[in-house]
This record gives sequence, structure tokens and C-alpha cells, in this order.
Amino acid sequence: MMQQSIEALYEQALNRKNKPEESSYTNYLYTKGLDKILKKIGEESTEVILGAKNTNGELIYETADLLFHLMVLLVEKDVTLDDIKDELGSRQGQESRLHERKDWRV
Ligand SMILES: N=c1c2ncn([C@@H]3O[C@H](COP(=O)(O)OP(=O)(O)OP(=O)(O)O)[C@@H](O)[C@H]3O)c2ncn1[C@@H]1O[C@H](COP(=O)(O)O)[C@@H](O)[C@H]1O
Repeated sequence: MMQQSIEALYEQALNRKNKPEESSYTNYLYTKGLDKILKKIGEESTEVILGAKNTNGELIYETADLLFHLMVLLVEKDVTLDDIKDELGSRQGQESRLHERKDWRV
């Protein structure tokens, strides 16, 4: 089965930004602007929640949709995947501190 990495998905979204194509859905989102992209993120997030309550097939499908729209958002805001990886990296080794806190568990 063919697979696509998050990096490739991001690169594709960046490519569309730099070289727009008329029939591209990605370019349709950039043209509509940030509020449209944010609305899609909201919709797709809700669909992930609903999918998780149904079947793993739906959860996988909706997660792929959400990841695509998240990549479009990051490109629109000039945030790179390295920015995200740096943030995630800075959290490594913090588990013990998180677990010491009792108030995050409700
Ligand atoms: N991974 C995706 C991807 N995931 C979801 N979508 C689109 O996201 C849209 C979500 O569906 P919705 O029903 O929520 O939205 P809609 O009704 O079509 O449109 P609006 O609600 O936004 O007005 C669909 O049109 C999907 O085609 C994607 N569109 C593109 N890609 C990738 O981006 C590449 C470039 O695509 P284009 O930019 O269209 O050339 C493709 O080859 C894919 O690899």
C-alpha cells in the first residue's frame, strides 16, 4: 500500500502556496484565507471526534483530513514542521514533572 509522510504532505501544501494551480483545493483554501482554513480545522476536528466514536476506519479517514488541513494552516502561518518538532523535542524528559502534577487529571 502506498503511504505518505507528514513531511511530504507539508511539502505539497508549501509547493501549492509557492506555485498555485487553478484546480487545486489547497489553493482554494489559501485564496479563501485564514478564517476559512480555521473553519475547516474546526469541522475536521469535530469529525475526528465523531469518527472515534464510530469506527477506526472513520477515525483514520477523518484524521487524514485533519492532518492535511493542519499542514495548510502551518504553511499559511509560516510555521515549519521543524518548529513543531522543536516544541515536541523540548517536552522530552518532562514526563516526571507532568506526572507530579495531580491537577491535570479530573
Ligand atoms: N491530502 C489531501 C486532502 N485531504 C483532504 N482533502 C480535501 O479536503 C476537502 C474536505 O472535504 P469537505 O467535504 O470537508 O470540503 P468541501 O465540501 O470539498 O469544500 P469546503 O467545505 O472547503 O468548501 C475535500 O475536497 C478533499 O479533497 C485533500 N486535498 C488534497 N490533499 C493532498 O494535497 C494534494 C494536492 O491537492 P490539490 O491542492 O487539490 O491539487 C493531493 O494530491 C493530496 O495528496
